[in-house]
Amino acid sequence: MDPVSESQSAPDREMLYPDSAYGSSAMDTDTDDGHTPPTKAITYDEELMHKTILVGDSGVGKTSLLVQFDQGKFIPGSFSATVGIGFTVMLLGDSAVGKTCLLVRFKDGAFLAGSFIATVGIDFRNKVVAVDSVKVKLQIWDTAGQERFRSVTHAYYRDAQALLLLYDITSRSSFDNIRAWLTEIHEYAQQDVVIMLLGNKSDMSSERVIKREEGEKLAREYGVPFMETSAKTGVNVELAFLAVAKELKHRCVQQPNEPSFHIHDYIESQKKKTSCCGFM
Ligand SMILES: Nc1nc2c(ncn2[C@@H]2O[C@H](COP(=O)(O)OP(=O)(O)OP(=O)(O)O)[C@@H](O)[C@H]2O)c(=O)[nH]1
Repeated sequence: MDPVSESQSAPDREMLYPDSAYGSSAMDTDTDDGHTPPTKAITYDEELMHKTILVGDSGVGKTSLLVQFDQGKFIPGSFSATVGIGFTVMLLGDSAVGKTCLLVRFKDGAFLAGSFIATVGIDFRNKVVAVDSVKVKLQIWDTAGQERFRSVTHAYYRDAQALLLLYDITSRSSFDNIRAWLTEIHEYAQQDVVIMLLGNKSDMSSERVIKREEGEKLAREYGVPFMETSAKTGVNVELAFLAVAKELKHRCVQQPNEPSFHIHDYIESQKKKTSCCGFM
C-alpha cells in the first residue's frame, strides 16, 4: 500500500460555534491556532451542522485552500490530483475503546499515549490508499462514544459506506454493548453498509477480559468480519482499513475477468501471511 495523506477541518468546530455562517469564522475561534476565543457565551447546538463544498477546475487550489484553512500552512509544489473514487468509513464503539487512536495510527503511524481526551461530536480525516493500483480516498469519521453525543452521530450513519465497530478487549461492558451498537447500525445505517468488528488494545494481554474466541463468535453470529487490533503497536490496523477499502472498491469498480472479492477470505489470508512471517 502506498498511502498519500490528506487532512480536513473538523466539523465539530462548526457545531461548537453555531453562529459562524462560514468556515473562516469558525477558524477564528480556534484557540489551538493561537486565536482569541470568542467573548460571547458558547452555546452547544447538537443538531446544527453544515457542509461547505469546494468546487472548481483541477489545479485551481481547492485542496491548498482547505489545508491553509485547516492547518494554517501552504504546501508548495505538492500538487497531486484528488482522486475520483472515495468512500466514507465511520468508527463506532463505546468511549475510550480507542477509535481516535486507531485513526491516528492509520493516518499518521503514531500512537496517542497519555491522557485520554474524549472526542466531541465527530471529527474526520482523509487518507488515500492504493487498492490494486487504483487510488481510493477514505474519509474516516471518528465519532464520540459518549452517550450524550449519540443524536449527533446518528445523523452521519446513513452517509457511511463502511463501519468499523470497536470494543476494548480489557473492557467487558464495551464488548457487551456491541449488540446495542449493531441494533443502532441496523436502524440508522444503509442496508448494505460494510461492517467490521474490531477488538482493540490487543497489546494489553495481561488485562484482557474478552477472549479472542468470544469476539470471533459474536462476529460469526452477525456475519461480519473480525480481527483484533492494537492502535499502540499497529497490529492489524492497516489491514482493517485496507480490507474495507478493497471491499468497497470491488463493489464500485469490477474489472472484467477480475475475480470477485470476499472480505472474510482476504482477512484470513492476510492474517495467515502476517503470522507466518512474524510481521507486525
Ligand atoms: N494499550 C493501548 N491503549 C490504547 C489503545 N488504543 C487506545 N488506547 C488508549 O485508550 C484511551 C482511549 O483512546 P481513544 O482513542 O481516545 O478512545 P475513543 O474510543 O476515541 O474515545 P471517545 O472519543 O470518547 O469515543 C487512551 O488513553 C489511549 O491511549 C491500544 O491499542 N492499546
